[in-house]
Amino acid sequence: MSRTLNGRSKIARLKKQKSLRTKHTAEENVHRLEEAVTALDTKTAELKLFKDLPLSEPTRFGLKAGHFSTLTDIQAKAIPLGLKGSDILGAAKTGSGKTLAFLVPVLENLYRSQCIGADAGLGAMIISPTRELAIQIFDVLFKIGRKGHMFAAGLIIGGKSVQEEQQALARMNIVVCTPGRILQHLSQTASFSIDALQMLVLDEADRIMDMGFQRDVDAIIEYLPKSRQTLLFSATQTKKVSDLARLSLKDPEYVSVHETATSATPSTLQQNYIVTPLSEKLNTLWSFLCSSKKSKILVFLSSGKQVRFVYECFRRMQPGIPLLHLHGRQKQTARLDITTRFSQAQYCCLFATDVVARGLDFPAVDWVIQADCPEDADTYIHRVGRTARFERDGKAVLFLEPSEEEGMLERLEHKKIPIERINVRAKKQQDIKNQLQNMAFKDPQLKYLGQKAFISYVKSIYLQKDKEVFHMDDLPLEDFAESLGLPGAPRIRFGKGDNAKELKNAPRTAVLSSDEEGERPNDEDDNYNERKGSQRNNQTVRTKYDRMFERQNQDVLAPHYARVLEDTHGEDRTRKDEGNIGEDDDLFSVKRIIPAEGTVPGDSDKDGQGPKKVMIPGMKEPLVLDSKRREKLLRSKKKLSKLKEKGTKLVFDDNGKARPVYELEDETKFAAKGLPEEQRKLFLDEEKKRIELADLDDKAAAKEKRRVKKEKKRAREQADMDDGDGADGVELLNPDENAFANFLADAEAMDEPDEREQSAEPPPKRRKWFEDEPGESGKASQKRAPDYVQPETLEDLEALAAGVLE
Ligand SMILES: Nc1ncnc2c1ncn2[C@@H]1O[C@H](COP(=O)(O)OP(=O)(O)OP(=O)(O)O)[C@@H](O)[C@H]1O
Repeated sequence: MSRTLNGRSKIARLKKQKSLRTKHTAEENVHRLEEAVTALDTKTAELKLFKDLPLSEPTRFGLKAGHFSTLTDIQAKAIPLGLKGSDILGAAKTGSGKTLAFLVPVLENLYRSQCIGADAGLGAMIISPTRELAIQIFDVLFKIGRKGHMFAAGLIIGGKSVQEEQQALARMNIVVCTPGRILQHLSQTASFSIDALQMLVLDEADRIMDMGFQRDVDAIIEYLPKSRQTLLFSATQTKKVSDLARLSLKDPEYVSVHETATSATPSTLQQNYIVTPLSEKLNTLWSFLCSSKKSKILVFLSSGKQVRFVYECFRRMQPGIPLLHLHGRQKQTARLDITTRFSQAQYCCLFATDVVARGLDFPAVDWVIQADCPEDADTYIHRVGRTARFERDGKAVLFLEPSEEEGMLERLEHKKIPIERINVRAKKQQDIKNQLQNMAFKDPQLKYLGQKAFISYVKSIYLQKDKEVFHMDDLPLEDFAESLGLPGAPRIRFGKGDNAKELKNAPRTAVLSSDEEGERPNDEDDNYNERKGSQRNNQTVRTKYDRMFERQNQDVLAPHYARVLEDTHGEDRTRKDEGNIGEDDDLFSVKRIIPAEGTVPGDSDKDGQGPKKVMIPGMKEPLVLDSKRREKLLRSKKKLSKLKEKGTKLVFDDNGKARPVYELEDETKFAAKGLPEEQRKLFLDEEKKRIELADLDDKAAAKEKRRVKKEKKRAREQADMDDGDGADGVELLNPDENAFANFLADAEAMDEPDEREQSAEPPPKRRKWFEDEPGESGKASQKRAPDYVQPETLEDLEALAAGVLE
């Protein structure tokens, strides 16, 4: 007993000694680093490699594991300043490595101040304008910090329960977040203390500081300690004095690798534009996709409605390249899934809004197509920046409406963007208008999407701030509506929310996405316009009734035609109809012929009495089984049904007499009514009226549906509020009770990474997002913690948010 006690106390003593030793070593390391950083001369130092910088061992290790050895220009300039604690305004081209330029100083400065563990509190806050970008930043942080560093880092971007995030926040040292969600916690979470905050980073700072996030950012700043280091980064960063004042930056260093450059975009990027009228845009886009099937393409459109409509139409038309679509109104899980799928795809086309315009590092994008003109040159720069990243090649094409050409080119020139005009090869241009019209006619939902897409596009133009580029009055709206397959241009009502002040302050996308009500067509006005449109369109569109006539003729011909074909080209027809069934040496053969009612007995080949005949109900003649192909017919109900007599559809007249649905009129009576052309016109006019009425019904039904949906939504929200769970306002993820249990990093464990790894459950192996790391071999790689993984599911996200950097 006493020996056991002795043993225990010995272990405890050894542990304590080890812990003291570790603490001592850490202090020594920190001291050495402090001296090295102080000695670093940011003006004269020639820095080329990460190893030239005074960095801690864990950071060095993480960078090496991520295969980062050479510094990019922005990194060479910004990291030393960041290490020395300066406030920074960083500007560098897209894909030039700005993420590491702020993450390395974050890790190092917190390491040197030993802001580690739950007691240390939150040391750094990194704000991103979108969830996708926040996840990506977190991924890079995880990648370079996972070995050795003991910070607790987390993602706060919504999409999970507030309560769960609250618990996690209390233990975090580094948080990567979106403005809205972090503000919610700052104002609601009592346990969330930010007194220890040393660093604030705004990625895509110009976007975060603009009107759309203005209120949130100003409110966040109010909560933060005044003495802190602030880093602002963007490809389109400016020295806007008002922003600097709002963020209370102290003598900020402006680190720009733009000013000396001849262009604001990467030199490996080939940039072109085409001038295409609005009504030709979808034709051009479709033709482009059909001729670029072996590419990875990102297509930008101005609103989520546009994205949905184009995606739904093109999906049905099957261009021969996988299609994806992404916009801000999709659920977080879907968005994550889509970005992952696009990242991993070799050939794919993603239709997206500006939600992916900034910061996202999709690997190997060949083309960026801006099918809708960007709102300004900055947005242009960010969009095209999704290709030609980090010294890779890429191509970008901007579609300009003739009225936008002059103004937009001026804006691009002003920003030093080299762009050249190209033309669409007329031979390759396809016209899909008729197909779209047919699809919209058959599918009311598609038509509805088309109307919404039309309205949201027109609204986006109306809301554009730069009236020298966007001229709403010059747009050929009727033709545009027709090109979307609509029977006319829906009339748009600009609601009360569209007053000048709101328009000025709200970002275009925000207004569009939140303006669900305003985007709905005004029924009365719609009808007027659609009537006008349908009058014009009916000359080209095949109506439902046209098709009905065609169908009737087919019916008349069908039985006779079938018999003629059977007698003459029987073999050919059967082969064609049967697809993969047909040859004698087929995989399948008839197992059992179900003797149909009235089977003609005998007469089989075996008897030497000729082929077998089977009586099929519904067929006048017995089916002669003179070949295996014929026998196989018996297995397919669908094919048999073609041989059967068609029933005749009858209607009852006022006297209760059954008549065929369509009857041929007596020729003399027909002639007496007037010239066939006049009658045709008359008929079309009548049918037009019927279509308009049907349209009215469609709209009323859609309106009612919307109303019911809205009511349901309201009821749900009410119920949520009654439950006292209304604060979140987003979809709740499956909370994992223990997700944050490991948040606290035991400082002692720094010396024992292997023990920690063994005790942790090995996470499942998943594919990587950003780049293919060459497989490592040897013992070291076998022992290593599992590689950085891209979150693919909600659980992955959970795991990442719980990320202890070890
Ligand atoms: N020093 C480096 N060595 C090698 N690759 C690097 C280095 N720094 C960054 N990269 C790679 O370059 C790519 C672009 O980096 P990053 O996303 O940080 O660019 P960015 O400047 O933030 O772009 P954007 O302006 O679009 O946000 C990433 O794939 C990243 O892994």
